[in-house]
Amino acid sequence: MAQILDGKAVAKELREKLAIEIGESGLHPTLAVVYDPNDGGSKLYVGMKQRAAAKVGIKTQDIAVPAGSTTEAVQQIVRELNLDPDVTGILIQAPLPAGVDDASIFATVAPEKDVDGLGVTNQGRLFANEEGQYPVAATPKGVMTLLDHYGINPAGKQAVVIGRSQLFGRPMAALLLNADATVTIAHRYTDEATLTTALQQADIVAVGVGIPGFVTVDPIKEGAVVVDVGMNVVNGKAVGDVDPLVAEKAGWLTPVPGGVGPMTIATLLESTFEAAKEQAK
Ligand SMILES: Nc1nc(=O)c2c([nH]1)NC[C@@H]1CN(c3ccc(C(=O)N[C@@H](CCC(=O)O)C(=O)O)cc3)C=[N+]21
Repeated sequence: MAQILDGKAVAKELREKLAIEIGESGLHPTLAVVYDPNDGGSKLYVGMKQRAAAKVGIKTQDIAVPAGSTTEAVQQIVRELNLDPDVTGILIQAPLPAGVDDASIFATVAPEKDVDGLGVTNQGRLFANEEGQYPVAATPKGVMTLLDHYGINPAGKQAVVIGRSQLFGRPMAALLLNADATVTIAHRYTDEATLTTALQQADIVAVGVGIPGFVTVDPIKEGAVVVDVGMNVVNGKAVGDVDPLVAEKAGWLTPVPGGVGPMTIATLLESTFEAAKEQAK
């Protein structure tokens, strides 16, 4: 039976540490959250992020993007936030309304305020494994913090990442590669036989495709570390992308809820504080 990678508990620890550090810093980190108020998921997650921010001493600004906005109009909003001295961090909650190109908006955020690391400058730094302090997307960064907490070192391991989004798959693969894993990236055009073969070898599996039960128990290697980034709602309940039977074969597993989700939020707060500290230098 798999041991639980308890994201809820590790996230709580991280938030408590942050609350103390932010209080002692004398800084006033302020996060502007740009989102689509008509997207049910975004409304829920943005509310969770704002409540968590308030508890650790991070102020938030709520910037709802109206339906029918153009990419150019949202870029203009972001440029103003880039120049606003009161704003130390900018989060672009994906997806923005139809007709707005998310990637163009990510790319408009000033690199020093890009707390989710989704702009090309910070993604490039990550891909180049540049040294020093720069923000990295909260979900994959939180996964690395969680693995580290349980003493799981990716070096020399075989890792399979399923998904190739800017939010998860690409930065997850880069982080695992930077941690010296051998990384395979699978996605919607990967044929099933190739994926099965890769999973049979994988010591670490990280999946975020938005399909309940996508990863089944069969191809999973005995004792593997399985990270479930899926966030689906089935019959009003949060479920991941991993079939619950995987728990019988995996060595470690992140639950949904209570795994990667809380780590994402705590990591966003961590990155927001880091950005404020860098700007105060
Ligand atoms: N720029 C950007 N960065 C993101 O990090 C980002 C985003 N856009 N767009 C949407 C996704 C989704 N996301 C979640 C974060 C926390 C939970 C979370 O904490 N979930 C709870 C369960 C919540 C429930 O009960 O529904 C849990 O897993 O325990 C879920 C989903 C961040 N995202």
